[in-house]
Amino acid sequence: MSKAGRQKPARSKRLILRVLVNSILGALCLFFLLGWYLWHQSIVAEEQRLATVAERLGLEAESAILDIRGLLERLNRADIEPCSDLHIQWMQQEAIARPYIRSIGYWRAIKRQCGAGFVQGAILTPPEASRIYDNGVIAWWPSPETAVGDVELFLMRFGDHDVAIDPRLLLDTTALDQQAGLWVENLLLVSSPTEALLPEPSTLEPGLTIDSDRQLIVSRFSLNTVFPMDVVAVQPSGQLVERYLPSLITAAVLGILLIVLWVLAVFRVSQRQLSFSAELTNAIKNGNITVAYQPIVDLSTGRCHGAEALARWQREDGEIISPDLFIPVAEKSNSIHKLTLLVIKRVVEEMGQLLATHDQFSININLSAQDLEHPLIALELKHILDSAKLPASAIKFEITERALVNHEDSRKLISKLRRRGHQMAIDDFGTGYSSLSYLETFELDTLKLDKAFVDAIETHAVTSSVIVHIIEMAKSLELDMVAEGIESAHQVQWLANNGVQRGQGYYYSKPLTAAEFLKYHAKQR
Ligand SMILES: Nc1nc2c(ncn2[C@@H]2O[C@H](COP(=O)(O)O[C@H]3[C@@H](O)[C@H](n4cnc5c(=O)[nH]c(N)nc54)O[C@@H]3COP(=O)(O)O)[C@@H](O)[C@H]2O)c(=O)[nH]1
Repeated sequence: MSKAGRQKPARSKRLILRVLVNSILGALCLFFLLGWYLWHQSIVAEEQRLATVAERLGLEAESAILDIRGLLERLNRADIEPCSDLHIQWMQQEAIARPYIRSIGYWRAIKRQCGAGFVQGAILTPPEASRIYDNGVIAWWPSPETAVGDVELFLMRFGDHDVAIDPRLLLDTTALDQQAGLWVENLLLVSSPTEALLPEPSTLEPGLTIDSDRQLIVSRFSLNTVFPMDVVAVQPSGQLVERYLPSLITAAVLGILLIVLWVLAVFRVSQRQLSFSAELTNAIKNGNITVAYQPIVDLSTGRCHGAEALARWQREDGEIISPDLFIPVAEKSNSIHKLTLLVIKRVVEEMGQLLATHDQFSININLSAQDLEHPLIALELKHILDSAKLPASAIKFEITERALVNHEDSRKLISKLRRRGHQMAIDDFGTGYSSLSYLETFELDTLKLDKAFVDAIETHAVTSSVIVHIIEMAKSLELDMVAEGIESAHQVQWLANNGVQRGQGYYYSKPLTAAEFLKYHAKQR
């Protein structure tokens, strides 16, 4: 094995290794980024959850207080004999209907006269009120003096009636895994659980606070309708880890699995691509590329004046690969120049006699952008034609708009080939970015109208009007025109009527093998 032959597998291995390392690094970055994003989203979700808890508890407590004040207003307005059976019965019903009301009482001046509920009669007469509000509400904070049994009640009087509230039932913390507390005027009314050590609302901003010292997330929700109330809900940060760790671990396992699959897929694809490219290079080296010929016909007479040579690659397993697939691979692997020379050699071998005996007949060969930059292509081409004793006019070259981007090299080679007698055609015109005025700066002979424009003839597509302009401009630049991809008599008619001289397409013939093409040409006589 040659030294170059030994180096190739090592180079392929290095390439695969590089692709693998890059894809692993890429996947890991993605993995950590995704992990960070999921973690961040979990924290946001948890904070949101806590804020919602504080808000819900606050609104529920407030709605109970508003309900109580409404009830007191109704009782005050009622035209009913105070402490009568009817009055007591009504208070009794209203008290039982609300779980947080222990008792409803009737006052005259500073003395509770009668009452109903779980605490009846005048038993509940606390001393001095804790607070008297401008809205007429008088409040007694829970204290041993408001206690009934072992429950210190919160009393609220409005007008002639009062209500004794069990503060524990103002905060519905069932099914909550957070700690929470309800404050009235910065006085803790109730907390859940009872022994919870909650931060004072006055030490907190409304909304969320992260207490990193104590590893807590704290949410404060404040209201001030009947009197100032605050709900504080607290959650240890550790709970967050507990709650999300299982799903984060599942995500991590899935992520690692996906990374492994991704790396395997990259490995397989790069291996296949490398072997595809190596196989193509081998096929070119061993001459396993054939050429198909698509007739180029005079549109007014229907006579064949030439053909476009189109490369074909049949793999060892018999699969035929489209040039659309292997030309870009040949360009990438720097073997396009060898492919082009192989096509030129095949054309000379297969069509040499026809070309030598028909001076009006020529074959078009495609040049890629890299060919135009290759220093030896012109020399090697001359050598092949000279050996076959063929004139340069026998071979025309087709170059795409994209190949003209590196204009200095292209211009030089185009000029050199034309001086020798080769004609130059611009292929796929209209699919790239160049304007006809840009083309004017190159020495060209023929413009090939792309199939897309031919397809659009007399349709309402925008391209159908573009073809008219392209034809007009080609005429003004005195370029011959060859239309590509003609598939109907109607297109032939339209193109001929608009001054296009030649064309190719399935209407006339699909690309043919050399033998088929020679037969096709012979029939023309
Ligand atoms: N640099 C090189 N490029 C080459 C070479 N050989 C081919 N090519 C380029 O590959 C592209 C695809 O070519 P191909 O699959 O051979 O297709 C050609 C025709 O078969 C097809 N065609 C022609 N007439 C019709 C038609 O009526 N209908 C239809 N659906 N398809 C049709 O068009 C292709 C020819 O296109 P063009 O070259 O633009 O005239 C193609 O871009 C080739 O240029 C090579 O050796 N070197």
